[in-house]
Amino acid sequence: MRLHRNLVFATIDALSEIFNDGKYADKVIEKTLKRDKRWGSRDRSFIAETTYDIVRWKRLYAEIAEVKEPFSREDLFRMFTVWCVLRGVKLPDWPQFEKAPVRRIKGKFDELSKIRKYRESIPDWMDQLGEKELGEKIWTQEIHALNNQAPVVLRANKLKTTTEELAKKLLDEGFETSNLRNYPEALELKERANIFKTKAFQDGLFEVQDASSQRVAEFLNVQPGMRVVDTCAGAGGKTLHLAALMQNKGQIIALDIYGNKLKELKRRAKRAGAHNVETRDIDSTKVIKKLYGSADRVLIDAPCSGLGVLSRNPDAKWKLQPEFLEKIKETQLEILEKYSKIVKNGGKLVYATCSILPSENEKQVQKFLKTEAGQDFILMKEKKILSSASGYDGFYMALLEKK
Ligand SMILES: C[S@@+](CC[C@H](N)C(=O)[O-])C[C@H]1O[C@@H](n2cnc3c(N)ncnc32)[C@H](O)[C@@H]1O
Repeated sequence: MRLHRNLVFATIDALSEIFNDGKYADKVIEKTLKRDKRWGSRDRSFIAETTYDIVRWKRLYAEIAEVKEPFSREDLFRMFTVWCVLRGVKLPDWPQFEKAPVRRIKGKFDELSKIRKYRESIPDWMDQLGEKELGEKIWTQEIHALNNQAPVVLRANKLKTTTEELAKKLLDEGFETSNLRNYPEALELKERANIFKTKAFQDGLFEVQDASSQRVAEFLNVQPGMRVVDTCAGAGGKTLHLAALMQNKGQIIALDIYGNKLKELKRRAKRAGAHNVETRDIDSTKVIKKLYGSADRVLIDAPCSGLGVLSRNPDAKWKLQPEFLEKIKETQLEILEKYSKIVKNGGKLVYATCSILPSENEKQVQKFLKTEAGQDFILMKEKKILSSASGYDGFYMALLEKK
């Protein structure tokens, strides 16, 4: 690989904004990629992937490069040098790479690789928490798996196509995919690519959705004609899946506290041809109370730490704070107590998170079952998906039935 000056400089600028200004990696990368129209797809993927890589390995690289936050440009170049050396990328003869200590970098890498928090590049508190919650063996495997780059998985939109037909259409557009055993609607891209430009995407034939995430709507066991409430719908990844499973028959009410996310949901629903979705902004408690006792199925895809999706969002390692985690756990329980009342007698509820921590998952469900609202429910089944076992995101889901 030959390094191009303007691409490396753009990467360094992006890293500075993410690390020093606390901006979100996805937003910074999106903005950076708009900087030069002449960049082709390879240039863009160099910037995006290198930036994400250095974000993922921030602690390890900073330790090897012997630099501390806030990072100067020179510090960021030293971290970039570590990236080059460990990836086997030839260093160019630019002044920034003069006297790069190649042997010392390799030596320090070997030394630090013996200690998990450096090897896996995570903050101390996260390493301690992971071990406390999951045990030494599982946490070690899990955090290792969560440092792999996430594969790109698509969900074929059964309202408009079949998995086979979609694979064929994508191949015609130059994108090779493979089927995933036991995930009937999923296709995995053989090579990472910007799939959003395809005609198949613009025609609403698929959504990008991780394989584990595709398990959630399935778990709710919806039928065409039902009334379903998706209480934390966000931009609608799971809402659209529910609409497809219901064959557009019945009613889905998608709720969220953020109206802008619901606007995006509406756009996506239109593209997907999902006509049975109505959105409602939770701008007062009345919105929820009005729905009490009315739904056959309720999905609570709760806000969480996101620790199960670190492979697609490595920035969360540094943005997540222990105080936030404590707060979000309170919110999860509150949401469970309030939104479970939307389920009608004999109806079902799924509580799901993209976290691997028992304290956000099974322990929350157990706590809920002991509350007044929870007395009406029985736990039917639960599924814990570890990234180390599945190769996809870490997820949790519990199916509860209202007596
Ligand atoms: C895990 S995300 C949802 C992802 C979405 N279901 C999907 O599949 O694309 C959690 C969502 O909960 C929303 N949220 C946070 N607090 C909430 C609350 N008190 N009530 C309802 N939604 C809430 C967030 O805005 C966020 O969109």
